[in-house]
Formats: sequence, C-alpha cells, structure tokens
Amino acid sequence: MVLAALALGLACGIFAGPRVLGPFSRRRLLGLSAIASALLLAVVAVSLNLVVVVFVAGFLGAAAGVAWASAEAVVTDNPLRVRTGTALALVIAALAVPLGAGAIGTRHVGRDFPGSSAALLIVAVIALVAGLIAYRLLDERTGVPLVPDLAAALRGEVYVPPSAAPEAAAPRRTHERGVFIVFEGGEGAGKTTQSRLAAIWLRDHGYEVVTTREPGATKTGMRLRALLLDRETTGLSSRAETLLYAADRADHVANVIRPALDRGAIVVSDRYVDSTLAYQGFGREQPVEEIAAVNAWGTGGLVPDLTVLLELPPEKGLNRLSSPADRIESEPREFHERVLSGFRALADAEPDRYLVVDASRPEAEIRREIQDRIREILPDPIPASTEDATSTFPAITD
Ligand SMILES: Nc1ncnc2c1ncn2[C@@H]1O[C@H](COP(=O)(O)OP(=O)(O)OP(=O)(O)O)[C@@H](O)[C@H]1O
Ligand SMILES: Cc1cn([C@H]2C[C@H](O)[C@@H](COP(=O)(O)O)O2)c(=O)[nH]c1=O
Repeated sequence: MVLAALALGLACGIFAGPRVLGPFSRRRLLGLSAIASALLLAVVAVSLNLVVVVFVAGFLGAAAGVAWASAEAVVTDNPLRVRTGTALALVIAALAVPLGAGAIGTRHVGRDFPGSSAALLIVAVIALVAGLIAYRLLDERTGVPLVPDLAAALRGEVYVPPSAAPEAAAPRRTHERGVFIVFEGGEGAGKTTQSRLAAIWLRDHGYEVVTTREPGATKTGMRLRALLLDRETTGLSSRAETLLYAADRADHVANVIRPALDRGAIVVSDRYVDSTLAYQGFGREQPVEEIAAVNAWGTGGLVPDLTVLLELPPEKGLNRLSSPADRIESEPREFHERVLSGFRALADAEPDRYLVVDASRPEAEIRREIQDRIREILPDPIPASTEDATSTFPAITD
C-alpha cells in the first residue's frame, strides 16, 4: 500500500506539479520540492501508524515527482543526466536503508523505534541538507519573497517585485518632448500590424511619426538580429542572449529613439525592454530585476509613455506566422507560455503605462481600442511656443 501511494503520488507530481505552478521558477521549485520530500520522508520515518504512513507517502511521492519534473526542466541540455542521477540515488537509498536498519537495530527512545525508522531519518536529514543547498545554489530569484511568489504562481501569475518594474528603475517621464509608444506581445500577436495602423492614423492627424522595431533597427542592430534569430546560432548562453538584446536596444535608443523624441516626434516601436524581461527573464527563467537594471542602464532609463500589450495564446500566434520558425519562435510551448505570463505580470505591475488588448479579436476592433487609448496621451497639436507667440492677439470669442 505504501509503495502504491508513493507511485501514485509520483505520477501526480510529475504530471500535475509543474502545471499547477505554471509560471513558478523551475529552479526554485526544484529546491523547494527536494526540501518538502526530505521533510515528508522524516514524517514517514517517525510515524508508526500505517494509515498515516500511506497518506504521507502519497505526498512524498508527489513532492519527489515535482522535483523530478523540475530537474528535467532545469537541466534541459541533458535529461539523461537527471534520470541516471535519480536512478542512482534510488538504488543507493534502496541498498543503504535496509543495511543501515539492520546495523542500527531497534532502539528505545521514549518508545521502540525500529532500525528502519532511524535509517530513513538519516536519509531524510541528508536529503534536507542537499535540498537546502540546492535551493540556495539554484535560486535565480534571490531577493524575491517566496510566499507572494508562490501565491502568484497558484493564481497562474508571475510575481514581479515592485523594484523590478522598469518604472521603479527609472523616473516616469525620461524625455521632454515627443511621445514614446511601444507594442509588445508574443509571436504573431499582431504587433507589426497594429503599430503600422497606429502610425498611419497618427500621421493622418499631422504628427511626425517614427516607426521602428527591436531587434534590428540600426546597422549594428541588424547584425545582432541575424545572430540572435538565426537557428544556426547554437549554444548561446541565456546571459549572452540577454546582453545582445540589451546592446541592440542601447544602440536603438541612442541612434533612433532619443533623437526622434528630442525633436518632438512620436516614436512607435515594435518591442522594447519588456520583451527582454518577458523572453529572457520569464521565458529563460533568469532574474527579472537584474535584467531590468541592465536595461535601465543601457537605455539611460527611457521608459515608454504607453505600452500596448497584445495578448494572444502562443499556439494561436505561432499558427499565424507564415515563415519558418526562427531560433526564439522554435522554443518549446512552455517557454512561450512563460513569456505570455511574464508580459501579463509586467502589465499588472504598471497598469497606468499599459493597455492590455485581447489580440484574438478582428484587426479593426483592436485598432479602434488602441486609438482611443493613444488619444489620451497625445500632446497638444499646438506647441506651447506657438501659443506664447499668439497670446498677444485678441481672443476670438465668437
Ligand atoms: N487581429 C488579427 N486577427 C487575425 N490575424 C491577424 C490579426 N492581426 C494580425 N494578423 C495576422 O497575423 C500575422 C502576424 O501578424 P503580425 O506580423 O502583425 O504579428 P507580430 O506580432 O508582429 O509577429 P512577430 O512576432 O513575428 O513580430 C499576419 O499574417 C497578420 O496579417
Ligand atoms: C526585443 C526582443 C525580442 N525577442 C525575440 C522575440 C521574437 O521571437 C524575436 C524578434 O522577432 P520579431 O518577429 O521581430 O518580433 O526576438 C527577445 O527574445 N527578446 C527581446 O528583447
């Protein structure tokens, strides 16, 4: 019965654990589930009641299953290493526990404890120490409190600490004149379509509009784009990828965006910093706060006036694309789901800066919703300097 409960728990843990805690960091989950397995094993070790043992063994199996699934997600380059390591640990434990039990024999500590309890307890303590070390070493969200992080994951959201929001890393308005509008979202969500429609509409209203995109808006950026999206680029580390996107952005801001904003233009960009936070932070499970800090430096703290997030389930967006998938598009489904949850978490953290749009609706409907929101932030079409000059004229009252 104990073995059956363990096996059932294990299957549930492997299958359901990572799904229930979808956006939660797999590295954190691995450390936590290892610690939980160790504690549950200790309960099994000291419990003499069969019903309790069967019940707890089910949870122990589930925790071990979550640890297994998380380890496979963390060590993506070599799943065989995880399986061999786990199998080896199980064989060692299966041999050591009965041998240890025999060697220790029954002990009396308040009541009789069979040798197997003591042996299991020793294994639990070793597993606990290993779990704590793994948690310390693997945790890439150091500084992010665990409880709100877990609570958000259970709600299907990603917790963004207030200090990670780009607005916290830089003051709100970082340029004096133009307007900076960014379109964000997953693959095929309609960013290019909607940013072009917005630019046409703005130009029709007499504004100077600069449409641009990331990565690849400058000469250097185009080379970086080719490097980043080419499927031939293999083995690029997540940190290097993050820095290459940040380098493209730094060049983009310095050579395209800031000059345009400084002369009073409206800049409409297809992707910006939040793409790196969503893809390289949430997607690649790297520390979002640190990436935000690198990008705040690279952009001189330039934050958009408005970010339009086009929300679309990844499978729908990827189905819309006609060209062969590039290096990022060909990442697994879970990656794109983490990216989507990441965008949502960023939008939730800064609702004033974001317009979140359901991108599964018809193009024209989306276009109108975006226009309504952009209208709210448009500058007065008559510049203040012109008003100063004309204020000496008598007012026209009729
Ligand atoms: N609301 C919509 N409904 C259906 N199809 C759409 C909609 N908006 C855009 N599309 C189509 O989906 C495809 C992808 O659109 P678009 O290139 O604008 O997306 P994107 O987000 O810029 O993609 P990418 O991630 O490649 O940059 C295009 O064929 C476009 O015509
Ligand atoms: C800016 C930025 C982009 N990406 C990814 C997202 C897309 O897969 C490609 C860009 O292609 P698009 O068709 O032009 O949208 O790059 C990223 O991972 N991180 C970023 O910062």
